[in-house]
Amino acid sequence: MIRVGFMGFGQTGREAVFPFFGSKRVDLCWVMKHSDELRGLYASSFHHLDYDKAPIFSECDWSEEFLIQNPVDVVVDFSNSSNVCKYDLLARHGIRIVSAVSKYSDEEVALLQQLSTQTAIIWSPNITLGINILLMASRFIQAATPEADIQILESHFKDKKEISGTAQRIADTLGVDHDNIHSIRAGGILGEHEIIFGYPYQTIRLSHDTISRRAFGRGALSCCRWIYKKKTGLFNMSDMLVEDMRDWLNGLEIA
Ligand SMILES: NC(=O)C1=CN([C@@H]2O[C@H](COP(=O)(O)OP(=O)(O)OC[C@H]3O[C@@H](n4cnc5c(N)ncnc54)[C@H](OP(=O)(O)O)[C@@H]3O)[C@@H](O)[C@H]2O)C=CC1
Ligand SMILES: O=C(O)C1=N[C@H](C(=O)O)C[C@H](O)C1
Repeated sequence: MIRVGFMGFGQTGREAVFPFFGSKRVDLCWVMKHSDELRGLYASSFHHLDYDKAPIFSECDWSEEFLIQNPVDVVVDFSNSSNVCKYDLLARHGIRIVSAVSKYSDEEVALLQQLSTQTAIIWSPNITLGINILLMASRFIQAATPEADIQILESHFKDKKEISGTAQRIADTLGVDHDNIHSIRAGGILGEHEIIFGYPYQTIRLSHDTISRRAFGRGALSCCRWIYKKKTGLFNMSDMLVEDMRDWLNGLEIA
């Protein structure tokens, strides 16, 4: 079993833990949040499960001693970018890291790169399998039609302050100016992204909707299983998908 610790138990983390409870290969050992309001409760109780699993800790419990007493192989992070300050300790213990934090500063990315010489890290601003497949498809369309005008739409809940990290990743991947990102903030939209490829007489649209925050947990679970097998390096989900696809192609029987 792969032992997992989980950081961040807000509106996303609470739903994203759910797929971990059903896993046969991953054992969710603990959850950590910033405040101590839920300290002593179990993450399982938020999903009405009839067993106690994954005790909730608060940041005041965090120390090297904590890691020794509550050992894990992988830590998943759905908190915020400032939590990167804990990664040094994780790296020193060889604990793999799955970061779902949507946006890091250049300095924080440099720190991830530096720590990835000691442990393996996968970072994805959108950890759904769907958006990462969309990203691969968009590269294919762009390569086939480099003349396309590309615009990116992102819609999220009204309290989301920053521009979606996913939209920025899409823009960077396709070499598109960030001015071509258009943001909508309304009600409780979980996360919708659309890439529009415009041509003189036609349009191609690629879109992805998150219909449950559990989708983020499904993606994070896949990342845990994949990153556990790596020793060092900084990866993204395209690396994971390309490798999986290569294995799949190698397994095909060629007539
Ligand atoms: N990659 C992806 O696919 C996705 C990424 N995200 C990202 O995940 C992050 C969380 O989003 P969301 O759930 O909406 O935000 P919330 O504000 O609802 O939750 C943040 C959580 O992180 C906890 N937290 C904050 N600081 C620390 C810390 N230093 N150590 C441990 N826990 C900490 C908070 O604790 P407390 O509750 O005690 O305040 C809270 O539980 C954001 O960066 C968001 O952009 C979100 C969705 C998908
Ligand atoms: O804050 C969120 O919730 C989300 N953030 C993402 C981002 O900024 O790209 C990913 C997802 O769409 C949800």
